[in-house]
Amino acid sequence: MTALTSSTSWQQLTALAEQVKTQHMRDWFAADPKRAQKYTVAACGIELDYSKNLITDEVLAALQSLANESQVAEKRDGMFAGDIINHTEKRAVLHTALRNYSGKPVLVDGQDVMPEVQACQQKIKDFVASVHKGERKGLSGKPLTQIVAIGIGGSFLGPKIMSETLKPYWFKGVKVHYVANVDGCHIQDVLAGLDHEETLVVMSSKSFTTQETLQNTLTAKAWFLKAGGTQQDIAKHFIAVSSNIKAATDFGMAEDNIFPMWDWVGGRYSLWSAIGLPIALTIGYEHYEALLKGAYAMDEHFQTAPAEQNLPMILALLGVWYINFFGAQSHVLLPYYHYMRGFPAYVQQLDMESNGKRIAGDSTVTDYATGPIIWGSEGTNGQHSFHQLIHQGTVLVPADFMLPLNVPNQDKTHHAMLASNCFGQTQALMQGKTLAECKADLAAKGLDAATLESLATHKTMPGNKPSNTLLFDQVDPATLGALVALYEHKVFVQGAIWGVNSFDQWGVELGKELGNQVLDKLVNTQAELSFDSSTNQLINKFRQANA
Ligand SMILES: O=P(O)(O)OC[C@H]1O[C@](O)(CO)[C@@H](O)[C@@H]1O
Repeated sequence: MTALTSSTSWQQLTALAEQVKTQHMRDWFAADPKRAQKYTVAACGIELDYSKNLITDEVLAALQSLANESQVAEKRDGMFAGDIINHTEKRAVLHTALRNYSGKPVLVDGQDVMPEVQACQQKIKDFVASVHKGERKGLSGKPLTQIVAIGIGGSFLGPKIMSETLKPYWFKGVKVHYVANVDGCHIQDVLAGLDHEETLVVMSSKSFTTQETLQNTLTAKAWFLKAGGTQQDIAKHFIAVSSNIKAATDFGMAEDNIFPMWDWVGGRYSLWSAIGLPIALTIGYEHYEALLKGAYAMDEHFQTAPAEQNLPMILALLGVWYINFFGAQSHVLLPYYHYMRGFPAYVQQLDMESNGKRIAGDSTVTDYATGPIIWGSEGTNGQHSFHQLIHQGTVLVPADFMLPLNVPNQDKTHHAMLASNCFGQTQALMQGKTLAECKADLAAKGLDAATLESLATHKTMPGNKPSNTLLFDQVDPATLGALVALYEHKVFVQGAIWGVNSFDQWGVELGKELGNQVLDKLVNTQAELSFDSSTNQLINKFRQANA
């Protein structure tokens, strides 16, 4: 047993889980008409109803003491203070400094980083204004209205998904096209419809070493030159965002065209840095700043709200409860808002690249589960696809439902239907439908006894399935900023309890290294193969098909 699993609160939670597994939320709601009110908290434009969870006051108290025993508050304060908490990369974790509106300094190695952060924000603001006003011109004097944003992972998901989500706030004069995959189809499709004279390429790569982004930018450069641009014109049409300034200049980026970021910003936490430039170009700097300020409000809430009122803490502890005491292996995100359809994919990287770890801080292998599989899609689409399993399957899938109460210019009928489905799904998951209720239903339909008997069993819904509902007045930039920061801090709290380093990602390296070795053999088709028989066979198949 490790320190965590032998801790008092862990033992208590293990016992409580056995008790709770014999109970049903239906009965708890019937017994306490104020249950919803009791388990609803709000902050930063987000209201969290977590009453449809397998929790009691005793369970919540034990979860909070688990957080205390794991020193979550101390670790949180250490992060905000710039402690080197990413110990395997010897880095501070300060994405919060990028949205620090407190006026207070943030020290890294004794240096206040805020002046640099603010200088970069000013550079972004000026740049966005110059493009939106048509002052930034291309080689032939045309304004730059088509933006190709090249990046992958955290240098793509944040910009793309936040921009999609804030569609009602789009600036009309520019269109941003995102390219991530090294599959040439992606960049070919994007470039095919563009005029190089009015196209700006934004290359985003924290490390400036990522194969896909380098290759896609080389392809964009070749397209630009083939279309008639010259080497001298490159500086008008290509800019970069990176923490690796040397590599960016070596690649041919003009120094002025490089927007810096810093190693204390993790890729999957970087949309608040210049990696967010495509967002600012899409919605304007003012709205982009509102996104940052929304996240700042959540940072303040996370640092100051008591545990029982603290949204990130509550979401995190509920997740630990199901993962470590109910064996849940995944968590589904269900935004009931078409523009938020990419949100599950955003949180997939945030959560799974952060807590998909098996080694605790003391370099021991954990004897408990850690990060869940994050998945999901927009509601109501999921209802006609995978909700069957969530309702009647054999695996427990805790769910987060999200809904804006108001959507500008939205048809009232459509919106009422959307909301009714969202609320109806959480109700069905909670209350289920008993065998007796199914039989009564079927009897009312006049079915014969034998059919009724068998069909009723298949129609029985166990219920007692946990869900959170997050309501927003509307999904404006500030609320979205707060929501993303909420999930960032949820991930932080869970990582702090599991004792894993949520800020490195060593597991992504081996596949890249081996991929490069394979690439060498695909390119040098005569080279001898010495991999395993399967990899050799696959390479030979590819060689033959491309001979
Ligand atoms: O911004 P970069 O350095 O190109 O990295 C892109 C992404 O690749 C990863 O390193 C994973 O391979 C992510 O952590 C990161 O967001």
